Amino acid sequence: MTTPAPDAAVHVRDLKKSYTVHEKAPGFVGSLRSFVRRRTREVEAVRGVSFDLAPGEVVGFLGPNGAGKTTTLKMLSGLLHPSSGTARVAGFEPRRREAAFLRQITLVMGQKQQLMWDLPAQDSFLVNQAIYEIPEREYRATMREFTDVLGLAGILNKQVRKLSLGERMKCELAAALLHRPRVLFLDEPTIGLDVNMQEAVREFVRDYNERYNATVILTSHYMADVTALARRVLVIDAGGLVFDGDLAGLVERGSGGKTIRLQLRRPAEAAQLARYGTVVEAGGLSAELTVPRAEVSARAARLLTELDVADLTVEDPPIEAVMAELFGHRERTEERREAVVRGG
Ligand SMILES: Nc1ncnc2c1ncn2[C@@H]1O[C@H](COP(=O)(O)OP(=O)(O)OP(=O)(O)O)[C@@H](O)[C@H]1O
Repeated sequence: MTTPAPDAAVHVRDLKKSYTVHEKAPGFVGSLRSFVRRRTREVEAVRGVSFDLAPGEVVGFLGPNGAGKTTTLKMLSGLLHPSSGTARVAGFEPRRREAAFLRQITLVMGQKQQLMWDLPAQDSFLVNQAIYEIPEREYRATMREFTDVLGLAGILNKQVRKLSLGERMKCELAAALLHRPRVLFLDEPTIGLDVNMQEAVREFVRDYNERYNATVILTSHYMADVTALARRVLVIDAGGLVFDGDLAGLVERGSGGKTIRLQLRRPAEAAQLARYGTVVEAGGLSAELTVPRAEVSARAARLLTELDVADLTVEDPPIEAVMAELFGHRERTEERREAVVRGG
């Protein structure tokens, strides 16, 4: 059961992590009480997650806030020790943090920075070159490649504190990938970036994945990142994996129907369109309806024969809508997680 698939880049079985949290009532009296009698409770952040990733696979890791994504990625990169379960990454046990393992992986956290703030990014790159013992030729070749793909020319010699958020993120990525890791853990790499910069980061990750056949686990609240890069998604909720499959399968999971968009030659009233589905938009020559998934073909056929239709398209709901539906209960996540831990 815990034997990794022979070619797995990442092998995870029944991985768990609990945090012990100190509880304190608010205010001065609460502080005094906790000083005398310290109360703790367990929060089960990850509770029995299992999956395998093949070399070169790019996977989106999705879930609401507090679901356990960062905790999982920290365990896989060896920053946190699991409470129980098995993890193997590139053939290594992450918790040992062996030098050979660290050369194979990288963890990029969009909300944290590793570059030295008061120095140019170039200086941090040189530090990483020394840490990872990157030969000069390889270092120069990688720098040329990253400068080209990320458009780093002109920003490498500026103090990091003077870079824009997007420029800094590009440098963070370059620093984190300079040693050409084979497994990438990317935690919100595009957070706060504008649309163009998000696209640049996606392009870079795609290019790196293709060039080095790197395995990538990506968390992002921007669904565009996930749809652009990953075919497979893992969805975690309250510390447990609730979906592992392709994006299309996740969309199918939603009970929401499909969207039919119409271009009409003659305007139709909302009341008339309501016979075919739930009207989202009507009036004039364009209209949008939501129809139950199983009914799409029949309703589309009726629309085409009964109305004067110039064009008709059928679309899946946006992935954001599916996620919102899946996690409509997300405010109860914490309650449930604690109920699980307390055996309630
Ligand atoms: N150091 C810690 N001590 C105690 N509890 C923690 C700690 N780190 C995380 N947690 C708790 O563990 C749970 C999972 O947190 P985690 O950061 O892994 O979630 P996440 O899915 O990455 O969330 P987000 O999308 O908000 O970043 C949350 O309930 C969080 O409050």
